[in-house]
Amino acid sequence: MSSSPGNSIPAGLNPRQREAIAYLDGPLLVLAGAGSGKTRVITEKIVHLIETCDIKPHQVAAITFTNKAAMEMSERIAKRMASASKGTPKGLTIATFHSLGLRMVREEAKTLGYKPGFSIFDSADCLGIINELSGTTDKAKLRWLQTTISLWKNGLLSPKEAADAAKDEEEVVAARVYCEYANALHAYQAVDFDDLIRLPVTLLQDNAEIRQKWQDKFRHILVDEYQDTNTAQYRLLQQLTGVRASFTAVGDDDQAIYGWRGADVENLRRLTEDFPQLKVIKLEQNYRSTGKILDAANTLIENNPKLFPKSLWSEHGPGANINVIACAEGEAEAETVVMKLQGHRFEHRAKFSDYAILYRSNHQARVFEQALRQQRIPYLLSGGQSFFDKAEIKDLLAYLRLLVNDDDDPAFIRAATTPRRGIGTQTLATLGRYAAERQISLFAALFEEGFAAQASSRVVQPLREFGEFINRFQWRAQRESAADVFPDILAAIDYENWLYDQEESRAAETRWGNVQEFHAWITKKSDDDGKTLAEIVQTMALMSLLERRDQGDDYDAVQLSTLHAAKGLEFGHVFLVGVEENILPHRESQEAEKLEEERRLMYVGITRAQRSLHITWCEKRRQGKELVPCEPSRFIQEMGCEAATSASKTVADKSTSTAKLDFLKALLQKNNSGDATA
Ligand SMILES: Nc1ncnc2c1ncn2[C@@H]1O[C@H](COP(=O)(O)OP(=O)(O)OP(=O)(O)O)[C@@H](O)[C@H]1O
Ligand SMILES: [Mg+2]
Repeated sequence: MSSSPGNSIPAGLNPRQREAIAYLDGPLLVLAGAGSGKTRVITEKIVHLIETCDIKPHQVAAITFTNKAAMEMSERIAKRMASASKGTPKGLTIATFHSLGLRMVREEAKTLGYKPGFSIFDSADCLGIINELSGTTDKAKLRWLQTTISLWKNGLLSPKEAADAAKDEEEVVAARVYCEYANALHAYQAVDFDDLIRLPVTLLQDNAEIRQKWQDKFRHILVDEYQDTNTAQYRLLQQLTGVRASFTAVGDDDQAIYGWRGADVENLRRLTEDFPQLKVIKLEQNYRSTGKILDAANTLIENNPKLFPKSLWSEHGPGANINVIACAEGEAEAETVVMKLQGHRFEHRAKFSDYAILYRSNHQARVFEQALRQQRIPYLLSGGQSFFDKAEIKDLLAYLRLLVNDDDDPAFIRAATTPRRGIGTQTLATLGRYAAERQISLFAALFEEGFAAQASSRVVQPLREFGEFINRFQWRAQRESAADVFPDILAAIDYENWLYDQEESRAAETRWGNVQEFHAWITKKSDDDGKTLAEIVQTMALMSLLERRDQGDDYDAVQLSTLHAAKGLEFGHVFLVGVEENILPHRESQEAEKLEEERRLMYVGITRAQRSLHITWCEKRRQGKELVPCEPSRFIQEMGCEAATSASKTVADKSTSTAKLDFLKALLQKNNSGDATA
């Protein structure tokens, strides 16, 4: 295909970006630093392919890192299309590796030996199984087993290969658990998140006909954040593009931050080896940040060994100084940040949504939430607990899972015991033993005469009642829409009253509110989008993987986020908090390679900022009852800044900061009517 520049490429893009968009002669890698317009290239290229190159939307697939990024991309494309009123082109695939994998597993379920209603187990379900198989209750050991198995799966090692490669006794045991775990999943007619990539890869590898089918499907595949793909994802891309190798991958080796989950920057280098015809385009202009922010980011990342040298420049002028603030301790830090944020917002007449507070780990959010709430500042939390991970949602999801797949034992256990219906641990253990002997699911076991003969009627009776309850709703679910069946399940199990019995009324109210929101979501999926219950349940399982609740982007609120979840995003003003040794870099990441990943994480944080950057650290932090002294992160110095240490000048004294805050609050309230979120 010719690479003549089409008229759908906007004039504002630079020559390198235009070249990347127009290039269709083979595999392409756009390798460039933060904010250089890589994601923009992907969006524009999709528009270009469809509008100028006469490629049909269903022949194009874009792969993003999160569902949120996929939704954003989809919106941007809709706006950019000449026929903007029609929305995102029908048939266009914008997915994460996992959602694309799910689609493939669904379409090929039969060949893979799964029924259409197969379950997707979340991390907690899987941990439960590993617990059972390994007999370990030690939490750290369990987590290690789960991570090890996951890394093997992402590295495409079969249980046998894992056993052969095991380096010590511990790994031999882990490989045995891996083998039994894989068998258990299949018996439950379930897959885990890693299977969503691994199964399609092995299927395409082993089955030429199916491979051909999928290779014919997509004429061009685009991958954002390529640096964070793991081996299985890379293989999937390779399998899908085949010999035609028509793909565009964009990435930045300096932003590889998922090594701990099996991502491998080496995949960037491997690309140049596996595809000798690979064209590489580098982008060097940064459109996001002002000069001082960019310089600090560049200076910092100089401390890492280079895979591919890059240099970034910006036309935005130097901009504001980076502000490093030392705080007395954690609460003072939160108050200082909130106070600075209020003042800054007032001075610059900015919106709350122009601000982000970014931190290394989820638990750091709590004090900031508290300080923001105290000042009545609206905020959105991302990278925290997913909506779909909430107990009430998981309770109800268990019922739905059981309706579509009654081999799903974890769902059976949850639904059978929530709300309580006279099925206790003893009863489940009796049923479990019988099911294990007969090698059948718990659900199938409870109906067997053999089981009734073995167990007392006190055990059998409530189980049978529950089984019949599920049967009744299964029958309905096959005939009616999920939106109609769901409220009847709620009523039948009297879930609302049960919630109010469990919790004090405010908490119960919140949880019941979530249930109603869940109901609305199911209604939309089933009635508007025409999805079957099985499809809804599978989508839901995937939502809890990386995704947070989709919180209406036009809401004017400060964004609280982990650094990992902020990848790819940009904010006018950024507060990077807790920038201390043992936090960033993380306590457990002191060895060279991990330290480099921490440095990249810091680089990701700095480069989220467009116009201003505040960095805070604490001289002391509370650990239990004690205040323990802390050191500023080495990264502050590495980025060419000074970690102001003179306590008297820069430490935000709690009493004065609170006083200032109250003063500012009064001022803001006075101005609020006229200010109206500026
Ligand atoms: N040629 C251009 N002219 C003006 N603005 C641009 C241009 N290209 C990209 N931008 C803008 O610059 C910002 C950064 O672009 P984008 O998010 O695509 O960068 P990126 O390389 O994907 O960054 P990251 O590495 O953080 O993911 C966006 O606001 C984008 O709209
Ligand atoms: Mg990007």
